[in-house]
Amino acid sequence: MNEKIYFIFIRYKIRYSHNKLKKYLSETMAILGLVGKPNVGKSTLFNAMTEKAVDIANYPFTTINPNVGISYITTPCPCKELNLKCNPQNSKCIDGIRHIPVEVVDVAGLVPEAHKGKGMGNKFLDDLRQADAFVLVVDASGKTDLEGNPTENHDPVEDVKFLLKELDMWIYGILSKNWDKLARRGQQQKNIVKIIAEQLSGLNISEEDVKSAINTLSLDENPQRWREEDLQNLAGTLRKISKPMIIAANKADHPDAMENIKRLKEEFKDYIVIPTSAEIELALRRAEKAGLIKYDRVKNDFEIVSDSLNEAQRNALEYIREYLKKYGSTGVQEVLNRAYFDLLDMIVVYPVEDENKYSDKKGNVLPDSFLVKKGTTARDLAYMIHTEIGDKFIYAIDARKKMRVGADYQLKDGDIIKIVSAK
Ligand SMILES: Nc1nc2c(ncn2[C@@H]2O[C@H](COP(=O)(O)OP(=O)(O)OP(=O)(O)O)[C@@H](O)[C@H]2O)c(=O)[nH]1
Repeated sequence: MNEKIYFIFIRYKIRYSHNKLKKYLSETMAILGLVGKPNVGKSTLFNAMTEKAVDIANYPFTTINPNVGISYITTPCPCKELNLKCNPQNSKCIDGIRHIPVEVVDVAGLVPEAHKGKGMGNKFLDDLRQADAFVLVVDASGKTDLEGNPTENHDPVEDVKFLLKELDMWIYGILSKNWDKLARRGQQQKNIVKIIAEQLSGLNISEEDVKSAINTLSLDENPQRWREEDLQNLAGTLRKISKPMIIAANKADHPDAMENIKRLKEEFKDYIVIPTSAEIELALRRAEKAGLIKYDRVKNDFEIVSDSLNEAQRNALEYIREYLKKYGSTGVQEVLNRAYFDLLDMIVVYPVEDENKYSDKKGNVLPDSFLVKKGTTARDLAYMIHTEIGDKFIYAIDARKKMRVGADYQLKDGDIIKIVSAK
């Protein structure tokens, strides 16, 4: 192939697979947002998750523009249990572990009073509005104050409290804008739920969320009688319902972190708190990329595979090994997995066209893995594959059991499904 044609071909292939991935991402994707005050390690965590280079430096607001990146959640691939050699198209399988792409957004640091426009305030809030779940990144070493400047003995519990308050104030700000008018209209139309959902539509907050929040708070039937305090409570409840959160207690490798992590877990019992060392995860991934180690993500250990390590590198790797022994893992993959599987209640299913070979038409075994909400039905899956397949759905086949299932069958994690539709 001459050089020019070869490059066009490569560009086409990249664009083709990029478009395919984009279609899948836009259809099924829930977006994870990394939030936190400056200097807690969001960019490092983002890099560790996405292996993409963005500025990493020790001063506030390194991250000027939000970064959107692709990361991967992991789950055992059915190829192992079925003793098959899979050929994934929309994901990767490494040593029997399926890596499924997800979208992660890293945003500029959040400082107190951001909702009033301080720091990168409004831009931050705007950037984050599309996130379906949040990772609250805090500095568990206690070495950064609320503004992100170096300090000693700062309590990260305060950071979580301020982050939650900022998010609540952000929703409250939008909710209370023109409230008198909204309340009057809601009362006239006898449908305040719809009016509020419309007001908050840019935040990905649905009518169902609003209804559930109003019920939880048992608010007066007439919204014109709601007080400011009611609106504040409503904002907080809506945040809890619509924006699930996980806490990443980062810089867990620091000697002072252990105590702070314990306190975070005690204080925020309703939240998942995961100790993370973004820096160690990043170091491991980079060492692996450079061919120095093989990183075993199942055992959370690594093997040195290069003879050319100098003493400093060996010492650094020994330090990392000690850390992994103490904490079990760097926590980074756990944050991703738990955010999608536990917080967002998602499962992984594998659509196939041949239920006997577990393949698509071209013979690719277990070609696609779809990350979907628990409760997704066989017909919903058909629509995710193609509108026409959904419209002409007849039945589905559970490929493992070779058993027919109906349109309303609720998919289970790990299901391999063939959709049968009218020609
Ligand atoms: N010890 C330790 N240091 C870390 C870790 N993660 C990040 N850091 C360091 O913390 C500092 C700030 O990291 P960044 O990733 O730039 O922080 P950020 O939260 O993105 O900061 P802004 O862009 O200002 O919002 C850098 O010096 C990092 O090397 C970690 O897990 N452990």
